[in-house]
Amino acid sequence: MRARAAPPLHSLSSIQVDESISLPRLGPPDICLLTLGITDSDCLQLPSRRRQHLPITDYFNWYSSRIGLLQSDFTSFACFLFLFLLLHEADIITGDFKKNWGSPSMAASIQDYDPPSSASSESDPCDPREYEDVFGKDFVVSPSEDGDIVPSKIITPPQSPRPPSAGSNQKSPRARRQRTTSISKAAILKTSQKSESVLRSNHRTIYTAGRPPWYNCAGQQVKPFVIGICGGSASGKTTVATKIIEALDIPWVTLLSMDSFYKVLNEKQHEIASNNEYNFDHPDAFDFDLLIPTLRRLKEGKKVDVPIYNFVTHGRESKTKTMYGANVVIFEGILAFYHPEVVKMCDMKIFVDTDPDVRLARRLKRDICERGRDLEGVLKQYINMVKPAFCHYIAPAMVHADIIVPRGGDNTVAIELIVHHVHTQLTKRGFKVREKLANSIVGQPLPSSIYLLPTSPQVSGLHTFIRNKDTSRDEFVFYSKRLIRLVIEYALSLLPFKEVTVETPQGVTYIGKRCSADKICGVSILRAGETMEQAVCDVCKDIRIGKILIQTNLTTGEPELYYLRLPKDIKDYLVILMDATVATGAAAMMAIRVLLDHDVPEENILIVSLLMAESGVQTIAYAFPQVRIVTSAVDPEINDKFYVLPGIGNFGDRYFGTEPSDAPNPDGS
Ligand SMILES: Nc1ncnc2c1ncn2[C@@H]1O[C@H](COP(=O)(O)OP(=O)(O)O)[C@@H](O)[C@H]1O
Ligand SMILES: Nc1ccn([C@@H]2O[C@H](COP(=O)(O)O)[C@@H](O)[C@H]2O)c(=O)n1
Repeated sequence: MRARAAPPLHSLSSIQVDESISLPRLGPPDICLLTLGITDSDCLQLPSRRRQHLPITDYFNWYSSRIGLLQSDFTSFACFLFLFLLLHEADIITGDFKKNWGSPSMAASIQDYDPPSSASSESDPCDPREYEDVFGKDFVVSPSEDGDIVPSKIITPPQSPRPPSAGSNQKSPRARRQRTTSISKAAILKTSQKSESVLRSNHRTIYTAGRPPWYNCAGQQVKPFVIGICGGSASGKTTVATKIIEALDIPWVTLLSMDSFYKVLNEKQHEIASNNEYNFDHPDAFDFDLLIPTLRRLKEGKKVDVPIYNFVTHGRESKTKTMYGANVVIFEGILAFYHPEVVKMCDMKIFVDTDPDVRLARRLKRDICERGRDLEGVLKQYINMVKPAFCHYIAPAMVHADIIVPRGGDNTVAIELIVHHVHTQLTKRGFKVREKLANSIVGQPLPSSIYLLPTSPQVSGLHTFIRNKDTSRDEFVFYSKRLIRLVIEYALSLLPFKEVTVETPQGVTYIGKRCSADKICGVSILRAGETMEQAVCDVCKDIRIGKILIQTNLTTGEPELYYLRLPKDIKDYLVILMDATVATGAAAMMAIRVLLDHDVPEENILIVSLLMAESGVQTIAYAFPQVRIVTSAVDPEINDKFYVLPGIGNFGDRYFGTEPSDAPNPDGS
């Protein structure tokens, strides 16, 4: 798949490329850019560190071995995202997938890929970098070969055909099941168009829907709405859950399956299971000690690592699936209403009531086709264990249900009623953060958690350069870098230091200091925060860098979370969170909330900015009093576009040269 055509670039004539960034020409393409839109006046930019201008067409030719460019109009954000992802070697697909998928050549070329071993949300213990990536959690997905939902907005290599089942003796370890997933309506809609939902990547995925605020102006979490779905095996629990998600039409929903919590079997139990004699329908088969805290953490909006269960091997995969908080969490399983703790956590309880003959018929088909079982074994297990457990544990749990859904997924009336209720509940919980923050109280004394870079003629001089609207871009970049360096150095001076004694080359003892924080991580809020990464890397040896991409939704005005790349064990780090400017504090608050949801202690977070508005400072200090705030100046106001006043304008635009131009476009517009 080669770049099909150069985009109609109009005003876009060049792109700046950093020669020092190695973007190798690879063999077969592994990135497809399906739909990105750019307006005529937009300028395509690399996020940072670029020096050389290339004609834009050369740029795309340069990448033609890696990129399938299928549609030619771009939005600046999409381009930024795209280029950002290129730099981070992502395998992408984003945008309007449907429009382009019809292309026969595209479809043909995709068949060349190897099947993936995992989806992006699964952890890989062998990953030496020990990072986790999340692009818009509504599309954290699992591979489709297990009957799961695969959002077609994601490129992943197509599946190789499943080897034919050879009965219960020949088991394919790939036939695992990952119902546990986070997904959106769009994703599910595409699932129904099976032929369209086969774009996959080797190990990364990218999403187009961002997560809106999940906390209030005080930074406090809103608990997700938890729906519990119980019912007999093959009653249609997953189907109902899927239909609810589809009809809900909200960005972030997490689906957690009880299957993920089957206990790990010992050798003897494995043998029993392979003779279809192990009772997987008894409550003891489930690891409630893991299930309950996992659901509780999800309810608290926290990150969790969920086991991936393999029905063929009767065991857990070595990888886990990382899941995050969501507006709605759906928990489904045969014994979803067995444990009182779980029942208590469910805001709505649904029982799927399907005729036993229908369930048996479905189960026979599914277990033989998907779980490597044979007819005799399925019937044996059903009669001896599945049916008695249904009568003993599952059917009686119906008393907990708020709603009983006869016939499962076919019952559209019931699903509509459920969805209506959930919408009502979510409306009650919805948050409008940014506008409220912008109008938050100012004129108060600055909080004790703020650390202002001591002023000096040098600092004032740097401010004068970067605040001056007539400063050229070159100068702006140069002087901002100098100021960034000073602010970062100042932030480092706030870290804990301990006394150490060394010996000088002259053999004399010197009593000095050493930073006692052994794990320090810089996290930039993209894109402007990325401009501070170099400074932190220069002054803090071997520091690890994470990234959080937050963009403003132009319709709602709210910040939305698109992407995370954080060290897996970020909770053990002292985190220097970087953004060039802070106005209302909405993006900073979202980034801090992300870190807290990853269990980073509040007192281990420093937010560092060149310039902050007073309202942003107050917002952060009020919501997170233990977070240290480091900046070189606090300006008194913000305007109705949420720019700091007097301020420095749009830092990212000035730094990256993406300011809207007054000059007319070549087409005269
Ligand atoms: N309404 C339906 N009509 C036909 N097949 C269905 C229906 N609902 C579910 N199925 C099939 O039955 C099997 C079990 O459904 P699923 O939703 O996974 O049930 P559960 O989660 O309760 O085990 C699947 O193979 C699914 O495709
Ligand atoms: N190794 C296993 C584990 C579980 N089962 C059966 O799965 C059923 C639960 O899944 P549903 O999707 O049907 O809700 C349960 O009835 C177990 O018997 C299995 O066969 N093998």
